[in-house]
Amino acid sequence: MIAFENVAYNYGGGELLSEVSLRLAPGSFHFLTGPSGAGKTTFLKLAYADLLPTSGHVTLFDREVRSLSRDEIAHTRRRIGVVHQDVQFLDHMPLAANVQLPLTVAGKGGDLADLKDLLTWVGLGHLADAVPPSLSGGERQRAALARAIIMDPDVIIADEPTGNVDWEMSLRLLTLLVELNRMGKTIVVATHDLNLIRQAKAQVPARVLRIARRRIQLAGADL
Ligand SMILES: Nc1ncnc2c1ncn2[C@@H]1O[C@H](COP(=O)(O)OP(=O)(O)OP(=O)(O)O)[C@@H](O)[C@H]1O
Repeated sequence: MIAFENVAYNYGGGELLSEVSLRLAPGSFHFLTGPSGAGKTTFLKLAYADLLPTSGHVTLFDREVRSLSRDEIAHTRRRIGVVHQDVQFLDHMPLAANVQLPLTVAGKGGDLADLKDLLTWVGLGHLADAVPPSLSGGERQRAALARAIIMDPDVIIADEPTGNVDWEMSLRLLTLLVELNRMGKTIVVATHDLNLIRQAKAQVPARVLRIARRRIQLAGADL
């Protein structure tokens, strides 16, 4: 589904990631961990074609990213829902409209009942009319997840989704991600939180990718 073959990346300074080769199979659940600044966000951006590798090959849904036209990249991105580290909303628009935005941008109306169901599923059914500045950190993260999945993507990529929320809310977000994985979605979550990873591993066969010294490797079962 997502494959890296000997991928390297640098922003113009030294090489940040080197010799990254891995495959994320359909339906898999991966965590990505590593020290701050190690390149987790950069890896995720490569995985959703926001960045192109400096060398090597990234393949998304059996297509080499570099061979895709701009339209094809846009089409491919719709198959990947992203929860960004710094969640941004349009503050003047109600939550429901914000969550629906990817559909609106894609020129699709969307079913109001589906939107309501989605908001209820993430526990925000009662806040459909609220504006983003009035939401708590955990509510914003769940809204971001709802927006990431509204296009029914095959892959969900979340960058530190539990970074600013308490443990109870982290578990709630994890439960949603686990449920999505059980529905067949491929999940990739960058996190510093080893407790969250341990908790997930008790529920799904999640695997852990660890960035160290510019390389990304599958960690053993020692968490
Ligand atoms: N657009 C950019 N231009 C230049 N350098 C960048 C850019 N984006 C990130 N970097 C640098 O690349 C390195 C890796 O950044 P990245 O955000 O991928 O790390 P991270 O592991 O996600 O960090 P954190 O856990 O703190 O979010 C950092 O040193 C960062 O300053």
